[in-house]
Amino acid sequence: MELDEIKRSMLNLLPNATLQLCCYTVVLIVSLMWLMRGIARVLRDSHWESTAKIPPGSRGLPLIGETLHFMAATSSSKGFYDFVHIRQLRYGNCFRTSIFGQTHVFVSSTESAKVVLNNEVGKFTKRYIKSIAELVGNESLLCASHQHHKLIRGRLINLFSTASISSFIKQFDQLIVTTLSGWEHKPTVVVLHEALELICKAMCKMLMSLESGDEVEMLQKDVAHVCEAMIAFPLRLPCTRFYKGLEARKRVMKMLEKKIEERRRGEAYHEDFLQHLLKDNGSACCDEVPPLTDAEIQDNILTMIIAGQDTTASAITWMVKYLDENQQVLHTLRAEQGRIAEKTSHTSSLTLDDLNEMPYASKVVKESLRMASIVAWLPRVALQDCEVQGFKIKKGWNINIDARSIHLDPTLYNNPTMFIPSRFDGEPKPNSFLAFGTGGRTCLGMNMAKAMMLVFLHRLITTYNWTVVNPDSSIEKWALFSRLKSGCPIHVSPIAKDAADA
Ligand code: HEM
Repeated sequence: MELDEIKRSMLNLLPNATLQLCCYTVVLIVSLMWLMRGIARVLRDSHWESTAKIPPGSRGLPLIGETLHFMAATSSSKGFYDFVHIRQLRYGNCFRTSIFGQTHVFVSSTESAKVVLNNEVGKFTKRYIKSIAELVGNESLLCASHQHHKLIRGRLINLFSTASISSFIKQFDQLIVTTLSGWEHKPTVVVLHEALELICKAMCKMLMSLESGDEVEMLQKDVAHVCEAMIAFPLRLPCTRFYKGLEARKRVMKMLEKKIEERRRGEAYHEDFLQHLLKDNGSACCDEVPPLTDAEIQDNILTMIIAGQDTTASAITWMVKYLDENQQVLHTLRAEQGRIAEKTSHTSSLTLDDLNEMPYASKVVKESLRMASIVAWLPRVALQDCEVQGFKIKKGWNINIDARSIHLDPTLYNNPTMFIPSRFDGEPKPNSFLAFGTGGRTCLGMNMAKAMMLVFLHRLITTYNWTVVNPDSSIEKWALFSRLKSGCPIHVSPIAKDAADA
C-alpha cells in the first residue's frame, strides 16, 4: 500500500501523460526483472537442494553460524578438533558448517583428499581468511594466489636441499647434546617447553643466524602470540588475542627489517637462509623464477617459523608420550639406536647417512605423526561449483580435508588408536598418510622435521631413561596445532654407559 501511494504521488507530479506512460513502463520492467531474478534464484536453490545432495550439517545462527561452538571447542581441553569430531559422528564423513561467516565443508576420505589436494583440474586453492593473512602477511606463501605461490615456493624450495638439511642436522645435533646434558639436573623436564625452545633456537640459526638468547626468546614469545591470534576472533581491540598477535607481528617485521639492512650494509655475512634469499634478491633474474622482494622474504621467514616450530615441537612431545605408553616399542627402538650409537661413537655428530640407517625410528616418527595429526585438517577453497564425495560444493565454500579422521579410519589402519610403528613396514594406502599434506602444497619442511624428530629420538634414547609424570592427554587451549596441555613432564635418569653399550 505504501509503495502504491508513493508511486501515485510521484506520478501526480509528472507534467504530462507521455511521461507518465514512460515512467509506468520503466517501473514495470524493473519490477519484472526483480521478480525474474527472484524466481531464478529460488529455482536454482531448489534445484540445488533437490537434485544434488548438499552436505548435511547445520548453518547455526544467522550471521555467526556455529562460530561460538567452534570457539568453545578451541578454548576447551578437548581442543578445536572436537568441534569437527562431534559433527563427523553426527553427520558422517562429509558435513557442512558455518564459521566466521563462511561455509566450511569437512570431508574425510582418501578419494576426496586425492581430488582436492592434488587439484589436478584447478578447482581448488588454498586461501586463509583475511585476519590470518594480516598476521602471517599478504606475501606469505600460505596466503599467496596460485601463481604467486608457485613463484615463492620455487624460491624457498632451494633452501631445503639435501646439502642444507645435512648441515642443519649437524647443528641441531650439537644443540640437542648441549640441551640434554642439562636435563639430569632438573627435577622435571617439560618436553614441550624444551622442544619449543630447542627448535626455535635451531630455526633462528638456520634462517638468519640469530643466536643471542634475548633475541631468540623474544622472537619465540612473539611467534607464540601470532599463532594464538590466528585462531582468535579478529577483534582489533587492545588486550584481545588478535590485537596482541598483530602487535607481535609488527615487532618481528621490524627485527627482520633490521637484519636485512645489516646484511645489505655488509655489517654481517652468514651462510643462512636469509643470506641465500638476499643473494637471489640482489642478482638480476638468475633463472626463470624471479627473486623475492624484501616484503616476501620477511613474511616467509615468519611463515617458516610458524609452520615449523610449534608443529615439530608438538610432534616430538606426542612421540615421547606414545613411547612411554608402549614399552615394547621403546625396547625395539633402544636396540636399533644402541647399534647406531656404537657405530657413531667416534664421530662428533650425527649425519644424514646415520639417520637413513634408522628404519625402525623412522616408523616410530611416522606412527607418532599419524596418531597425533598435528595439522588436523588441510584447508582449501572451491574456485567453482563442483562435486566432492558425491556432494555438491559451491564456489567460494571452504573445503577441509579432515586428515585426523583419515588417520584414525579403521578401514585404512587396523586398530587405529594403537601405537604400532610396524604398520608402516609397507607403504600406506595412497592418500591415507597426510601428516605433511600431499600435492603442490606438501610441507616444505617435511624432511627437516623428520630429521629433527630422529635426531631428538636418538639422543634421548641413548642418553636417558624416562617416565612421564603426568599422563593427562588434554589438549592445550588456543593452540593452533594439536599440543599436549601438560607439555608432557618427564623424570629422566642417565643411562649407565656400559648399559647403553650392551
Ligand atoms: C612435524 C612437523 C611438521 C608437520 C606435521 C607439518 C605439516 C604441514 C602440513 C600438513 C602442511 C600443509 C599442507 C597443506 O595444506 O596441504 C604444511 C605446510 C608447510 N610447512 Fe610444514 N609441517 C611440519 C614442519 C615444518 C617445518 C620444520 C617447516 C619449515 C622449516 C615447515 C614449513 C612449511 C611450509 C612453508 C608450509 C607451506 C607450504 C605451501 O603452502 O606451499 N613445516 N606443513
